Amino acid sequence: MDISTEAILKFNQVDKCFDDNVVLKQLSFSLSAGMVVGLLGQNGAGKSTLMRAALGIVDIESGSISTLGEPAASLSIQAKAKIGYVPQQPFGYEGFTIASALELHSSFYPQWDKRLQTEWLERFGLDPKQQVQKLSVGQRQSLALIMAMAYRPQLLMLDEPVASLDPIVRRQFMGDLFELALESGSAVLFSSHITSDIERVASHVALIKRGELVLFKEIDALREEVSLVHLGENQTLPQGVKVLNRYQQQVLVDNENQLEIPGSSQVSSLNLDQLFMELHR
Ligand SMILES: Nc1ncnc2c1ncn2[C@@H]1O[C@H](COP(=O)(O)OP(=O)(O)OP(=O)(O)O)[C@@H](O)[C@H]1O
Repeated sequence: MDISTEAILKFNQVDKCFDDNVVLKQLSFSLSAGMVVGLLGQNGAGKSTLMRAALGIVDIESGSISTLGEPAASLSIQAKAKIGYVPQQPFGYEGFTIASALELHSSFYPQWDKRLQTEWLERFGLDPKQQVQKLSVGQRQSLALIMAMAYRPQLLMLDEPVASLDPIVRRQFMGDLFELALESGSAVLFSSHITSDIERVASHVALIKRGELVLFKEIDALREEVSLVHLGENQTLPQGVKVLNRYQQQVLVDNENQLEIPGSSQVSSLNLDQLFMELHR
């Protein structure tokens, strides 16, 4: 299948339970080339499960997931070789030096970009001679990122990739992530609790609340379309304005169609941090 015209990753009405715990509910969204999607949700909202389901590591109850044009549950080796994934708690390679770990890892990927590897080792301040088991958590995370990215995967999924990185490295990395996606025609899905990072580098944000996708929107449209409305007495919102959350007279709305909100209501625009707080009031 020619995936250049297809979504690189597509969730369609996905339901997932662990025993009685419903973790993903009717979840639908898709990523195409050049998209960098920041996934935001509380602890336990379902972000890691969603990524693992896209890799076929966990199965789903109903709905479908198409990853690089194939059913996620039965991905071919060829498709897997085009996916980069950094889980929350990366990996082994104990007993290896960074150089030997990279040598082994890169041997699985014919399109491995050695120049990118060298550049990123330098950027992350990693010494190839260092033993992997002696690395700090942040350094391990950096190495995991190089391993997932240096073959320029078509789909890159990063589960809180920068949580342990210091602000300088984090900022550089996030910028590079965006560039890489654009340059290579890849799609990136990354989860993060750092809303300012999502605002800075993502093209879209996907907001998940208890397994449900409550919002999927271009970052640039957020400020204009999502706002907090303080409704006056007896005032109602026009039909077509989607209510995301309600707390007494305060209503968090997605006004995608830019409909007129009643005259005396106070409407405030929100940044992503404020939006997240209002969503969980
Ligand atoms: N293997 C599993 N068996 C049973 N329950 C699980 C399993 N994996 C995840 N869960 C449950 O699924 C829910 C979603 O977990 P998930 O790890 O996807 O959340 P998350 O959004 O990534 O959270 P965090 O931000 O804390 O990483 C949680 O209630 C969790 O306890």
